Amino acid sequence: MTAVLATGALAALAGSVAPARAPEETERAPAGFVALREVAPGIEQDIRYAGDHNFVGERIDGYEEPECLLAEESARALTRVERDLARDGLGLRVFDCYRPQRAVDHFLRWAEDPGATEEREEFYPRVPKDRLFDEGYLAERSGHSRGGTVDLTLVDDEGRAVDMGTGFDFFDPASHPGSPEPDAEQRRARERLRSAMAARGFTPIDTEWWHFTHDEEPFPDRHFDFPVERAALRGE
Ligand SMILES: C[C@@H](N)C(=O)N[C@H](C)C(=O)O
Ligand SMILES: [Zn+2]
Repeated sequence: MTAVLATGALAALAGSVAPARAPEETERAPAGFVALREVAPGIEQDIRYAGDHNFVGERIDGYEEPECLLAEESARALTRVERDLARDGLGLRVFDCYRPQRAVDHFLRWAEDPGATEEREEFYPRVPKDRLFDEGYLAERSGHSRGGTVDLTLVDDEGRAVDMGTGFDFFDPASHPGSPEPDAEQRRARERLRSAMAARGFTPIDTEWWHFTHDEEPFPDRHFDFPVERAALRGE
């Protein structure tokens, strides 16, 4: 567990900045958070941690509803990405948006349990689960808890996921955006997603092709813990 807990520096490299303040233990979102569905109803949502199709294999703490909640500025920036891609007949599907600290804590508890490996084959066949934090696939203080980070992929004009070479949350070197393992078409698809996101101010990380943080996120020094549910969006 020491290995899991002593990950501040690597987590920072992975895109999660050490918090200036402790996570805020409120049940309500601050003013300025929105449901993406209200801002961009055309963006598909498959919120994996609200169900059991994820690397833990069960619903994650804090995901009371399968909703993408984001800081409003970040949600609006995502609508610009959506608009740009639509010109090429492409769309977006989000897998995770705002993530409460209690969900991150659930990931930490799972990582500490060597017996819980039911989802290994689908999600982390080559990387031991006690290395997932150290290697930058998970973070103790995640950018997702600030409301300006999103996990997503491209869909085609019939709503089919574009082949990126690996699936969402496949924790493996093959999911590094620059990995040579995917074929040329898959690498082009990753680059299409990366360039579309970068054009509207979203920065990727080195370990996961699906993970991007909004450069202009409005809460860069805060980490929240309110649950993922529409009722939380009633302001501070
Ligand atoms: C767990 C995965 N979807 C992810 O978002 N990983 C990064 C490193 C994070 O937890 O912030
Ligand atoms: Zn992510």
